Amino acid sequence: MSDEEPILSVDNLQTVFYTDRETIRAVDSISFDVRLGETVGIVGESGSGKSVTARSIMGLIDAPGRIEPESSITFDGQELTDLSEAQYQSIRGSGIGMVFQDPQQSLNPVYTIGNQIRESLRINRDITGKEAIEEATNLLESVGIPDAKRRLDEYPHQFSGGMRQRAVIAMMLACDPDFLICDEPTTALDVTIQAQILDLLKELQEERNLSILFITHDMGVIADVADRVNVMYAGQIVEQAPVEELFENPRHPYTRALIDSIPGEHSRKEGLQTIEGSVPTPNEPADYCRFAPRCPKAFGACDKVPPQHVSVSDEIDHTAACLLYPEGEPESSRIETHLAKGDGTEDDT
Ligand SMILES: Nc1ncnc2c1ncn2[C@@H]1O[C@H](COP(=O)(O)OP(=O)(O)OP(=O)(O)O)[C@@H](O)[C@H]1O
Ligand code: NI
Repeated sequence: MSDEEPILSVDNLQTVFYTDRETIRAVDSISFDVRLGETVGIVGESGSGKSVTARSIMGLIDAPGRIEPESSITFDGQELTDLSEAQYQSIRGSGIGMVFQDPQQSLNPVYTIGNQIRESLRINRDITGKEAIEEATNLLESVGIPDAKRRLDEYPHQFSGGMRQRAVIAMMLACDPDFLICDEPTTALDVTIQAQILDLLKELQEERNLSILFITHDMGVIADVADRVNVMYAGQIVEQAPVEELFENPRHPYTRALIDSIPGEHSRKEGLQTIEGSVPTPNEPADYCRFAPRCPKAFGACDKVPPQHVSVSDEIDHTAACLLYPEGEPESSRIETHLAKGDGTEDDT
């Protein structure tokens, strides 16, 4: 496989929760790729569908949630959406590891850290006995836990928050994954510790040629870790671009608002900007722009025409789903473009 080929492809993913009261389109037709060895970010406010995306990839959507049949997720060439639970367990054991915001979710409080890492080594790599103790020690050392051998005998509560997250990462590495999904792994940690964990992930990525899907609501963290970024809003991806391009040349009004609300960016001049209002629950079909009610640039058509991804750069792979584009065209022709793409009748030129 070449470095340019995606290891993970998400295509038209739709994850819907059918609750008694409403139908929530938590992930509403999103598509993106992750290539070998790169870090792809998903960023957006609370409720935008980031975690549901991660859980869909991991096969962790339970009733009343469902991945709709038109959706496709391929990992290493294999379609994941039609795997059985047993097949999925082996993917989770060896192919894809996941690190959550709360390390407690991955650690069992009644077993020592060493026990848990050794158990993972036994199940996933058939390593036992003395060899397992050695490998567990190596793993703890490789995630920067000092005095690793002794700390294997400690329980999760004896670790600080940052050390606990390191231990979870060591446990993930015990499965020798190719792919890591990190869902807000540093959100609960203070800033210094957060930076250390991000550095650790970068180091491990280089050593192991890991591919990473990194989820956060924090644009500052995205700028630091991601190679390419998907900006998510109310279940949809609204902009996709390489990270430098996204910050130098944000095109979707939502991305601009997120960048303006980074602490420090504008705070000297005009005080911290925040986006007024919150993400709506996506409980009706998206036949309009879901950001329009909060958008400073919205015009009449935004309430009636669903925006499609259009290219916003001649040189760079950069798209935005917004009726302001293609830029420079009159409103009527832009609307035509979006309607045609939405129908699937456009000729793809
Ligand atoms: N089990 C569920 N049942 C019903 N709705 C759900 C369920 N899980 C998630 N949702 C809904 O799906 C939408 C997306 O939620 P999700 O947790 O993916 O957001 P997020 O972007 O990860 O937000 P945060 O930054 O707060 O973690 C929300 O409207 C949420 O209420
Ligand atoms: Ni989340």
